[in-house]
Amino acid sequence: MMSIEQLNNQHGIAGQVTFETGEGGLPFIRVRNDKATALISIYGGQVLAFHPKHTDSDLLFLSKRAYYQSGKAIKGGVPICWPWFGPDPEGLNRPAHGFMRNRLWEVVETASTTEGDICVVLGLSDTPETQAIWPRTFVLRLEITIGESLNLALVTRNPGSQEFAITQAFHTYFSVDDISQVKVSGLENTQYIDKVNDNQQVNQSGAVTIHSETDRIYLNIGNELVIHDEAMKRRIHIISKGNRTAVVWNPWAKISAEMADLQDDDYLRFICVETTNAATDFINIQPGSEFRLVANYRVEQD
Ligand SMILES: O=P(O)(O)OC[C@H]1O[C@@H](O)[C@H](O)[C@@H](O)[C@@H]1O
Repeated sequence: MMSIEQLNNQHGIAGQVTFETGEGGLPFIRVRNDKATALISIYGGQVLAFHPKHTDSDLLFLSKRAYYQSGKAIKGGVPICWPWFGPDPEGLNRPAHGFMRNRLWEVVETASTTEGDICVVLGLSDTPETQAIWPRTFVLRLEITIGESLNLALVTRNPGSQEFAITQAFHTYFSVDDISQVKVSGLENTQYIDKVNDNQQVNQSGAVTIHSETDRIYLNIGNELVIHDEAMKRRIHIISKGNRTAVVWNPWAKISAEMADLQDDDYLRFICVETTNAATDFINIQPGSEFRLVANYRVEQD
């Protein structure tokens, strides 16, 4: 691992991209440009904050009680679930949501684009340690573009000789002012697997609203979802590519109180609307090929 000084020398961009020691001593990347500010943790490959200048507040929820500790996931921002979403698919007691959320990534490159955006690329490939957890050869790349919108591309490449399958997610925690006033549109008339109701398959009628614990995998979805936040007077447009599923999750009061890295009433302040390849939407990656999962988040502020 390079020191903060080495990272700044190699990848810093004057006035726009700065490496710093963040919470818990973890290496963070601070991005500022004419359009937005952002904070990225190299640990977890996780965007923690994104604030477009034309809006009143941050796009992302980041828990005040989040752990910044080796081995633990940071609660909030955009956790990367990879190479599986949800519980261990092989029942081997490996952590939920894979092993990329609690691992130090590498900085591949930083650049300013011709449009004046900043692009930060983080990556990881297999090591003997990852091979022991998940015996596959891979190269993973996360391209984070900070402009008026936040654009994320998670690119999985298979440089090996055996096909492998993954599920994955941008497990994004969006900040909301009051969950009871939030609506998610774009999922009308789709079917979802209801994880809080015996995995029953249910038809979504109308926009999604949240009034109790909610944990759903929406199937065969379109490519644009909108989070309408009345209280914050903003709409978040999520445009995605590469996924046929999306997850909507809010833990509600009991689980929020039980989670040590959330405040009791934090469930009021976020909604996870996740761009996923989950359930039947798993992705086979052939030797020598790659797969891109893309999510773009744009905020419309009144
Ligand atoms: O690991 P975290 O960030 O606490 O998130 C856990 C939740 O993540 C969601 O993606 C799942 O759908 C839920 O089932 C799960 O409880």
